Amino acid sequence: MAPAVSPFLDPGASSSAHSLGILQLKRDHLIPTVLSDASSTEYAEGNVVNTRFGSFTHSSLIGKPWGTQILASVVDTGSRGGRSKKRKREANGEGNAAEDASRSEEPVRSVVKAATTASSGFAHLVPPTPETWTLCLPHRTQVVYTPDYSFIIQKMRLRPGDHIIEAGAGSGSFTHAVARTVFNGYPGLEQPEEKDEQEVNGTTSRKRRRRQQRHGHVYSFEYHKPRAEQLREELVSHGLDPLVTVTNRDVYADGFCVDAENENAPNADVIFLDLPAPWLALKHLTRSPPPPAVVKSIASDTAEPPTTTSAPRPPKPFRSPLNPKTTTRICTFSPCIEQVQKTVAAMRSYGWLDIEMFTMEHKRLEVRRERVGLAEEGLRGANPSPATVQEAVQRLRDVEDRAKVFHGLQKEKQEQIMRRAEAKKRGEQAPAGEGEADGLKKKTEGLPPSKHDRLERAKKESESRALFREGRLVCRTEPEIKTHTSYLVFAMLPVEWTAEDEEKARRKWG
Ligand SMILES: C[S@@+](CC[C@H](N)C(=O)[O-])C[C@H]1O[C@@H](n2cnc3c(N)ncnc32)[C@H](O)[C@@H]1O
Repeated sequence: MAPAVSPFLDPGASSSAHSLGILQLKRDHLIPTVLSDASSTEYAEGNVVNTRFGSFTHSSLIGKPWGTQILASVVDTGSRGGRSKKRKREANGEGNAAEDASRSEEPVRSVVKAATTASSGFAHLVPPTPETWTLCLPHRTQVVYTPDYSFIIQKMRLRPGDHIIEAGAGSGSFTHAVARTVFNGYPGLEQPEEKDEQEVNGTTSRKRRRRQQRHGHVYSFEYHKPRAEQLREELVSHGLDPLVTVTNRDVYADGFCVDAENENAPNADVIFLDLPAPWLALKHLTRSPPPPAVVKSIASDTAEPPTTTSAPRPPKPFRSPLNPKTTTRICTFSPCIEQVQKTVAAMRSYGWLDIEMFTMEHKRLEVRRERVGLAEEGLRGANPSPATVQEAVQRLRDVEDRAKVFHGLQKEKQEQIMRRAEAKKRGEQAPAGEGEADGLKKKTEGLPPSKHDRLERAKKESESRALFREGRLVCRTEPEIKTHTSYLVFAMLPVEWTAEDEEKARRKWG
């Protein structure tokens, strides 16, 4: 059942049972999990997320403010191994009656055992957002990453209340991001906010007026049936299904109206095409039926066969999926420049204007404090090499001074051993030497501290230092980032200038 408000839109202050939470192990390593306080047949401690940084029981994750550092728990994962082997045998048809009987006798745990905190291992519990979801979603295809979709959404001026067409939906990374952007209330539950809007279509009145805004909606199209079904399931479990209509459709052949009769048009303000041949879909994104000769010439330019295997269908009556009252903004996402050339040529033929292309060369800037110097020895996140020539020379002198004393002591010790051996040979009593510990203490007095002493001192001193604001502020670019680099083509299709508009203008301007 869908939650009242999707955690992607309003995660609240803390995590709750039956809702999605994301366990962040490292910056780019996140694990999504639907939290459940129910008992589990696998572990006495209830449901558990096992990671390379330890096991985390769901009970330790529920009811925690987002961002909390969660310590790993001690969980007996031994019994799980036995069970999974048993399941494997069962799956292979190797189970037997005795095993089945013993399984049925296994106690059903009704009480969840309290887990104890492990001695090491932690993770952070973060709320589900399109950004965190993009980093941990089950990959069914290449996905659009955050640096790309943040630019696309901004450039297409996507706003709450807009209707957007997206094809193909793939793994749903872009879908989640745009569902959040267009959200202005759930259809049927609440009215969208009214907004002030200038009447631009009317030629006489230029007054501002209050207009009832419609609910924002995402129309997602995906050719691959299992992908479309999986996305539908994900959207239901994330509470986003009222905002997104997923249609399993070959958009090259069948276009973008959402029901079979071509009746229900999305009335889209914005289009995003992440398809292998976006130019083949453009014929369906016009305001009036395109001339057949133009459609034919664009299709005949396609050297590679489109992804579709659908048999040709009889033509349906034309119905535009675009909002007739607003300028339509489009973005196509293509990995290579040849696809861009074909897309731009087709856009020109169908009347798209303001066509421009961008290439994404995103790099994340890493800003941090760099602490360098011998005083940092043994401390985390610092460079303990000498910061100046003086520090380096002083350290060399200290090492030499200590080495001299050490070698002197070694020599003395050897001489003492030889003296004792000679005295023994002569049958005399061995000469009484200075106590070894006393000798060492006397000789190392006034010497520079040993490594052990230095580390101890640095650790103690660090307690009274404000390390977070010490050191030089440095800014570096990351050498690599996980983004699907692409060419983005943007364009606009103005509203149609009708005979009625012409007449109005003629009347007004003569
Ligand atoms: C690169 S993936 C899209 C990834 C998606 N934008 C995301 O962020 O997760 C391209 C998708 O387009 C779909 N596709 C290809 N040809 C199509 C067509 N003719 N109609 C609809 N979808 C199509 C593919 O099945 C594939 O899932």
